[in-house]
Amino acid sequence: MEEQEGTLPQKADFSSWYNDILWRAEIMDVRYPVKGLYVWFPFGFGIRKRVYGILRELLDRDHEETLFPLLIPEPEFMKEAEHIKGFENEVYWVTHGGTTPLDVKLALRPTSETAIYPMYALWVRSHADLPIKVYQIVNTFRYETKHTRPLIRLREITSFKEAHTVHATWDEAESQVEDAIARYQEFYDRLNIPVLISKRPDWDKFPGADYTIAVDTIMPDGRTLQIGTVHHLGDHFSKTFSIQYEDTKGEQQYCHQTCYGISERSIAALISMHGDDLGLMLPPEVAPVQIVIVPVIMKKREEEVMQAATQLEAELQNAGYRVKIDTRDLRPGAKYYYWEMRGVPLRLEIGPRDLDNSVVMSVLRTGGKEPLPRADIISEVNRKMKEYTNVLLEHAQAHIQNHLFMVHEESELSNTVSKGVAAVHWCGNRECADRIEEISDASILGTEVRTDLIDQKRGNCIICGKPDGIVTLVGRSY
Ligand SMILES: Nc1ncnc2c1ncn2[C@@H]1O[C@H](COS(=O)(=O)NC(=O)[C@@H](N)CS)[C@@H](O)[C@H]1O
Ligand SMILES: [Zn+2]
Repeated sequence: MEEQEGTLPQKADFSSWYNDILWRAEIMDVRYPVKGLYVWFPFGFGIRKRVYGILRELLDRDHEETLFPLLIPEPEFMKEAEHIKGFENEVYWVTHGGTTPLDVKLALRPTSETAIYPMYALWVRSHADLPIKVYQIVNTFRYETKHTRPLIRLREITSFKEAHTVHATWDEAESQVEDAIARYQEFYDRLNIPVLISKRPDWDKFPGADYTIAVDTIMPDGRTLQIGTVHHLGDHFSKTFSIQYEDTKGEQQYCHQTCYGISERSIAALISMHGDDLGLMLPPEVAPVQIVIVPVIMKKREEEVMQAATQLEAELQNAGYRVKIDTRDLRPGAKYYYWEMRGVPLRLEIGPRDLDNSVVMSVLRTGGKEPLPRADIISEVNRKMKEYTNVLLEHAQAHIQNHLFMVHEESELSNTVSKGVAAVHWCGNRECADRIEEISDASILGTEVRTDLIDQKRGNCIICGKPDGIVTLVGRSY
């Protein structure tokens, strides 16, 4: 792909930058001939593999991973539709097997409550069967009518991690919600993506949930992206799907449930938060290639240089790094451009004069070139990787701080949400909420915001002036 024409647009023109970097850094091929469906390039898939490896590591502490079927029979799906009115407008239907019409239409899962919960009704008999903490990472299908966009709004969500838990009481389900939020915070900390966690307003919660806690981040253009949600489902689904257990007194009790999901939006956030005008910047932990070695080939001494390069590669691989030697017949500058675009944190050049005592190291976008004593290479690389990761995190934290504004005057609202997220005081009345959304042409994102970036002290409602208004986030979202 290095012969691609033109250069990456400025990140300030975020929409063009985002579309361009997806193919220029070989993340996703958007040419698949179905709207809202995209193809993972192998390099992009390497990022996904590591990002979801972290997610599995965190969930596997106390969840079990499994797989439920993709196809959901209409009667089960319609139980949700009539009780909970969730996804009937977004669901795809399979109506034929070959040329034979199916006697029962099958839904492609938009999310898997109606596939999983009839099975949970069979799995749960007694108190002893609880809690269940199960997740799956699957593709799901949603007939999105809003603007589709790779990694952000797909019709086939290729990397849909959905956890579905079952508990004896509402309170136990609530503590599971808190557990899930902490796990999501830890996940995004590992990706160096700062998040704003808040409680969605009642009119925007997940269909069938008691409440929804959302994990948002702020994209480079100031709009928010919902990169995770945790839902307390109460006993709504257990009543619809008869998931009951016999309690210690021999009585049948309805279970209380939670579900929480993350999709490839996590990767959209990773790319968008850390990338810059020169290309991707990836936290080393999820970079498919962490170090590229560029041998500076001089005629006559090619042998020695290649030998030194392979020796260096082996040493770094033994230290646990993912290393590549770039032996392509390209000018060094073209090689640098190629790997910089792909967010490889660290480059080592090794040439004939460096053979015995030093290697020239370049750290992506932060330092110039510096010669490293060959003997210290591992400790120096370890140090540089940590420094580099901190630079990413500091930039990301500054970005959030610079795009989150306390707003006290109605007149400042629309200007603020055109560049970031406004934090206002809201009395909690729906009319004031409607007014806030009307004036700002943005949405109420949430209340009970878990952040120390803004003062949580109550104040007068920005619309009606009533005292004791709660801090509420307002913003435009993807
Ligand atoms: N069309 C889509 N494309 C990409 N990601 C999506 C799409 N729709 C939702 N998501 C992501 O998937 C997450 C979970 O979706 S959800 O509808 O909020 N929640 C559920 O489906 C629940 N069953 C929890 S798994 C969302 O927070 C959002 O980050
Ligand atoms: Zn008010």
